[in-house]
Amino acid sequence: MAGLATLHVVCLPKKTERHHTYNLIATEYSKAIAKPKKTWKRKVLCILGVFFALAIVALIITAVMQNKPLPKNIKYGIVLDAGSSHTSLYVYNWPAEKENDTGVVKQVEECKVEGNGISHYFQEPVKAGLSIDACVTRAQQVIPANQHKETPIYLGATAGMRLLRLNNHTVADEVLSSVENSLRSSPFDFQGARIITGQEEGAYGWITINYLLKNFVEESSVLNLLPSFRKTETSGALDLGGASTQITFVSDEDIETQENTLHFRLYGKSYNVYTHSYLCYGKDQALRLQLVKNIVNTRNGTMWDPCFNPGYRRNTSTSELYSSPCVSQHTRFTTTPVNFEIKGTGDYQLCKANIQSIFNVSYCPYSQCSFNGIFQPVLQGKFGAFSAFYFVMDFLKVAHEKATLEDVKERVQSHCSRPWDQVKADFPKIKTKYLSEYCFSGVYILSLLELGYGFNADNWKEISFLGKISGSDAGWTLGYMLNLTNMIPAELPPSPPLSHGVYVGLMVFFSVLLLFIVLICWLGFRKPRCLQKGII
Ligand SMILES: Nc1ncnc2c1ncn2[C@@H]1O[C@H](COP(=O)(O)OP(=O)(O)O)[C@@H](O)[C@H]1O
Ligand SMILES: [Ca+2]
Repeated sequence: MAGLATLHVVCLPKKTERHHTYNLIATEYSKAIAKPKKTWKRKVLCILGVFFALAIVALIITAVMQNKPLPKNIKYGIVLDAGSSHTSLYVYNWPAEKENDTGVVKQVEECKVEGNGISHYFQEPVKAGLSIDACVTRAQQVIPANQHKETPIYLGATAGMRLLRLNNHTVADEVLSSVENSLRSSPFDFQGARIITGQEEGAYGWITINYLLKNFVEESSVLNLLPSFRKTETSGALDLGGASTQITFVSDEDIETQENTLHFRLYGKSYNVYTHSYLCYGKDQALRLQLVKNIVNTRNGTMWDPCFNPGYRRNTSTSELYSSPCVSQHTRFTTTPVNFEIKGTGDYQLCKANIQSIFNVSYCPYSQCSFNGIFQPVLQGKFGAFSAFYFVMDFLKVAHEKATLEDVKERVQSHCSRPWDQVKADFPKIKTKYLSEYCFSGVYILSLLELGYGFNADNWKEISFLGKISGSDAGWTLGYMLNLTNMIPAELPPSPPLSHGVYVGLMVFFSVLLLFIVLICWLGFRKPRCLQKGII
């Protein structure tokens, strides 16, 4: 009791009637009386602390409320790839505020136009425009209606139209006008329909794959500090179409021909790029060249062809074969149109010999060439092979990394020797046109890469066969749109401000830290207002 009473007295150092504690009380009382400022200071400190804590809480609330992420503003863009064999419409989208970042544009739709490529409508150009209408309507369903007006739509035509223009400039213009009219009457922002050059086709394909592979900007990660993890290298691009094929890669060597040279400055880095587009060396035109070479093997209306599976038959004619500017320069076997039947023999070696005869590797006016007297520097770095390179290798099940050049050759050879009936029975869903040509295409791809470009058993492993990269098709269309919408800056944009999540996280972390420090300080400064029991 005495203890309690004493404690009470000490806590409230007023008068006391208890004489036996007087001395002690007097001491404490005098202490309190002697330093009244300290109590006052402590109170002020307490009040300041509370205000400080309240201010921090207010700061956090303000930060969270004020720094809400912007409502996601999605932009759209459309590109039509008017290839020699077919037209595809691609819809891309990206967050508006991030359009200069790398790898943010994504393909959200591919619509394959029914029927052939637009160059096939040379006899009825109006139908070329009509053919693409269904896919334009599909794009209207994919893109929100309120964005139609501001969505750019582009059409780029490739080698099929280049060949048609060579054959008949006027008709090529009529076909282009027809697709242009169709696109102009759509609700989208029409930005042009044109035949792109082979150089552009190569360049945009290279931009697409390196953009999708995020090769242009080094990712800031701890791993980048280790040399083996640095992602500074770009990948070369190999595109195989029906009427042309492109090879594009960064070269440290002197590029001896101006028409094969491209200089890019992208995201603050300069690139010296070699590119070449071989018109007539797409796989459909190359097949014609092979057939023309093989025409000598025609007897009694039958052409025995080693590049088709045994048992395969197809009717064709010399007029059909010679209708392309790719073959008209070759000496015609006969001037009168002759119908004949192609019959497959599935002979890999003979097929290879026929195909190799369409590559002229004996003439080169430069220090080094690929084929047909075209300059090509030494192959450098990794390569991404897409379009028909991928379709064919994927069908033959050798598109994966582990397949060696030898594996691919064996696979192609064994496929070529298979009877057509068996092949058809095994793949009933694949279009007959594609299925019947996988033997030829396999041998052609091997010849183009090995004899044409100079790949060998060693650097074969540098080639990756690419269909899609992160959901977007490998091809020239994405690079084309990125370029025309100025989405690839020449210089690296200033490092982006912190994202909302990171910003809020940091705010909360530092506020809690501050509160903690204040609390520690306060506890440190604070003197116990009461004496401990033990003192008495
Ligand atoms: N699934 C497939 N299997 C095999 N070949 C295909 C497949 N899909 C498309 N192709 C071929 O890919 C090529 C695409 O060429 P395309 O882009 O139309 O021509 P280009 O680029 O020369 O203008 C054509 O030869 C076409 O036959
Ligand atoms: Ca193409």
